[in-house]
Amino acid sequence: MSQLSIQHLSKAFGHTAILRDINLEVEQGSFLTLLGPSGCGKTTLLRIIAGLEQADQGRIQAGERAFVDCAAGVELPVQQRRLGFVFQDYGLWPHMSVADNVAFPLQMARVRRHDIAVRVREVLTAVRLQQHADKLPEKLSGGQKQRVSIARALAAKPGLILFDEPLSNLDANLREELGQEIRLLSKQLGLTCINVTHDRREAQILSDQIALMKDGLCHQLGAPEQLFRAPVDLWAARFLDAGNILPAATVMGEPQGTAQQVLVPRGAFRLAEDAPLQAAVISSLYIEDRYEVTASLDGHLVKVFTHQLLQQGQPIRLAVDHQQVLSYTAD
Ligand SMILES: Nc1ncnc2c1ncn2[C@@H]1O[C@H](COP(=O)(O)OP(=O)(O)OP(=O)(O)O)[C@@H](O)[C@H]1O
Repeated sequence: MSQLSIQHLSKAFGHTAILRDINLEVEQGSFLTLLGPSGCGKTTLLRIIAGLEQADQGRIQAGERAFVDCAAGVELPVQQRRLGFVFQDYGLWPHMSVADNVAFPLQMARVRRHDIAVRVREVLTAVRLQQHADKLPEKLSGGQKQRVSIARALAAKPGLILFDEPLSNLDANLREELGQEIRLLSKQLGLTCINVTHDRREAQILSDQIALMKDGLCHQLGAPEQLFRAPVDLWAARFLDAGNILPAATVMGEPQGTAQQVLVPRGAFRLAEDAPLQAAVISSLYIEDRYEVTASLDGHLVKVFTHQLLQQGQPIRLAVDHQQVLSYTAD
């Protein structure tokens, strides 16, 4: 059963439609990311789920409870929605210790002192910060601060955790590490989570499902591999940076039916001496365990992975795994 069901949700600011008939289901224990460019409406949708903004039309059902039912005039107050929040800037109270930051919302909810102490220990252990309980936030690294913020969100056992770009303030290494940790924790504790980001890498690391949003619409919904392997159109392919977008004639020889453009994933190109496509190396970067080569193919820049070191200007021949190639009508 869905933990959260968003049905026919719409919102306008003045005469501008910001969300247009959004329908989404989030399963219990799963992680959904709303991914899209600036202005597509993702933050507005998150704020409506949180109860910080009102929808014009539609329903949001969380388990047995209606958060929002515009037709019936239902708008559950924020504090009754049992939500946890994790923001990109951590939102910690600087003058309070780590333990007090986590305890504060429980004190506000009038939880018994003994139960608060037990719960604070539990959640700080879950995020591996128990030995930092007495420190002030300023003594912690960015990753540790974000883990305090996650512990605080978990403390009141929320039904749903809302994230707003939780990894965006961290450097690249830490982003991967904390992202994996959030994912593991969400699975271990069976958390239902919704995240908002414009960063496709963050969406890939964290999500079971990604809702790719464009102009207030859910443009494509699916697991990360579904979206990145099969973007619904060229706009999605470009936004997701899913591979090389090239004229069909460049890759296939002749245009294929009505398709004028093709998406060739970087891994679908292979260097081979007898291959049909001739290109020239422009640059070569060693990333992770292979070279990421930028080459010029028929006047188009393409990116290719290889384990060989290639020199700038070196001619290469490329074979294409046609099974991985997707065709699109040019936009
Ligand atoms: N309170 C408001 N009043 C009027 N317009 C608003 C309001 N809040 C947001 N908007 C507009 O709604 C549109 C969508 O905003 P929203 O913040 O939801 O987009 P977003 O996809 O989250 O973008 P970003 O990543 O830049 O935050 C934008 O054009 C924004 O200017």
